[in-house]
Amino acid sequence: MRCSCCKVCRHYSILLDMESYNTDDIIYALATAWAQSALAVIRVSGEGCRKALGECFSRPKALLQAKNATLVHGFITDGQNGENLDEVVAAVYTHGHGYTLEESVEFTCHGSLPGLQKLLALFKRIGLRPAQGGEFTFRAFLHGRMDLTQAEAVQELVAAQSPRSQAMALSRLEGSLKDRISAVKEDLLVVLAAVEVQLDYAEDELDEFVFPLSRLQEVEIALERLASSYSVGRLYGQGARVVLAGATNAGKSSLFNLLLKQQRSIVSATKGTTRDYIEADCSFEGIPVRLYDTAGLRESSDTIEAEGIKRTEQLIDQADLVVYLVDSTEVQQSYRSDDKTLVVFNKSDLAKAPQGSLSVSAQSGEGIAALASAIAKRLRQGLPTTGEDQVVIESERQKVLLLQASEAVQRAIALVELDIPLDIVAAELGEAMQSLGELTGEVTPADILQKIFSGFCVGK
Ligand SMILES: Nc1nc2c(c(=O)[nH]1)N(C=O)[C@@H](CNc1ccc(C(=O)N[C@@H](CCC(=O)O)C(=O)O)cc1)CN2
Ligand SMILES: Nc1nc2c(ncn2[C@@H]2O[C@H](COP(=O)(O)OP(=O)(O)OP(=O)(O)O)[C@@H](O)[C@H]2O)c(=O)[nH]1
Ligand SMILES: [Mg+2]
Repeated sequence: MRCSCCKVCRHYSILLDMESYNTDDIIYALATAWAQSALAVIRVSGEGCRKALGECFSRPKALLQAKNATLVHGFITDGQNGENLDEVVAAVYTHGHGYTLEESVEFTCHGSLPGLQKLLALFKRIGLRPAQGGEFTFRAFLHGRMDLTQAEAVQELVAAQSPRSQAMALSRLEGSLKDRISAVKEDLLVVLAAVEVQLDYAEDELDEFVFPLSRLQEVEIALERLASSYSVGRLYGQGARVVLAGATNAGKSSLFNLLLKQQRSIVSATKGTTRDYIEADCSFEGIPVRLYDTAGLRESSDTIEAEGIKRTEQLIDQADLVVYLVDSTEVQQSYRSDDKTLVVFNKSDLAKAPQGSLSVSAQSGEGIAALASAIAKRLRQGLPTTGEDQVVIESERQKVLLLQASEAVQRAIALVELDIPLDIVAAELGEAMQSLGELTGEVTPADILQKIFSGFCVGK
């Protein structure tokens, strides 16, 4: 199965089998891409790994005696015939340190594919186990280096498709989301504790109880705000599909090439030039976009062209935004207009566009900057505004759990307002805590952990 972490990753993720996920094993994996490069890193982690590696390292003693976070230069040797396989630098981490918090060694090797193949085969031969997808990060999580939101951020960081999404993932890796959830949990616990006291003691033993409703309302707002940040995280993380559509000869292919700054699509004065759609990646104001040039829309008796038009229509259905191009020199009676369509008049060098409309020239480039920002604006429309300091989530799993927690809190608030007995309120608050615990990984079922980590690259 192809690794789902990012488009360029050449690793294959192996579905993680929790039972074979023995944390006593010494695991190894290539941490860098499977491609020729100047250097490559092979990670090895697990207690006793230095002793095991001593078998195939030219300076076993230096490796074993190295202090934490130090480098040892040497050769990886085939123990059987003493042949040097590569000259490397070993970075040593002792127990309780490094990424996994286990004893571990990272070899910086030469990035030769045959060389790497030899080293990986050797590590297997000396009894180390190839790591499964996400297994290093899983160990980091198990040993408490990070919670589940941070572990997910590792993968989101590596897979980020835009600078903004990379920055947001890094912030989550640094614990911004974890801290936000902790604060919410703290508030919930305070309310729960007050409720429990009421439940544990008879009414006559206590002063009159005033339910801390406003605290609960704040919690609810915080949870909902975090959940709604998902739309922003998804836009900058996964990007949007923008389809250029319109009648034949409107200038779609010309605009496509102009936006990509590349002569990708064939442009000609012949109507019906583009048949197969063409896609390419670009970005508008930091939003990653997959842009599609499509077959022009018209009645056609040509079966090949008609098939192209059918595909255009399918793309329009799947699009986040349709840029509908109109030729300003042609009086067109009707054109698409709905809430995911941006109508743009082309060929402004030849004819005037209607007052107040978006007008460009795909030939001279006039109006292109304005068009780019109009596209970005439309893609951001309806999304919550997120300031620099706001935590933004990118995982649908997290969104679902945040909404579950927020709904449980809403129900609790409604129950309090109806004066329903407190034990029922407490049950709802407990449910909210449960959802948040699943979010941070404290009470996440093994099958869900498996699903999360197995989406990672081998080597992460
Ligand atoms: N060589 C290398 N670079 C890497 C990683 C790695 O595993 N290895 N990382 C993996 O994804 C990221 C960094 N994550 C890491 C987190 C903590 C520690 C570490 O050794 N921490 C020290 C404490 C450091 C301090 O006090 O500031 C320790 O635990 O002793 C290492 C890497 C990116 N770069
Ligand atoms: N003067 C002028 N000509 C343009 C402009 N944009 C495109 N054209 C011309 O219009 C013709 C059609 O352009 P294309 O980009 O191929 O149009 P299209 O919408 O992709 O057409 P189909 O693929 O047939 O649907 C070509 O001759 C272009 O050079 C413009 O802004 N100004
Ligand atoms: Mg075309």
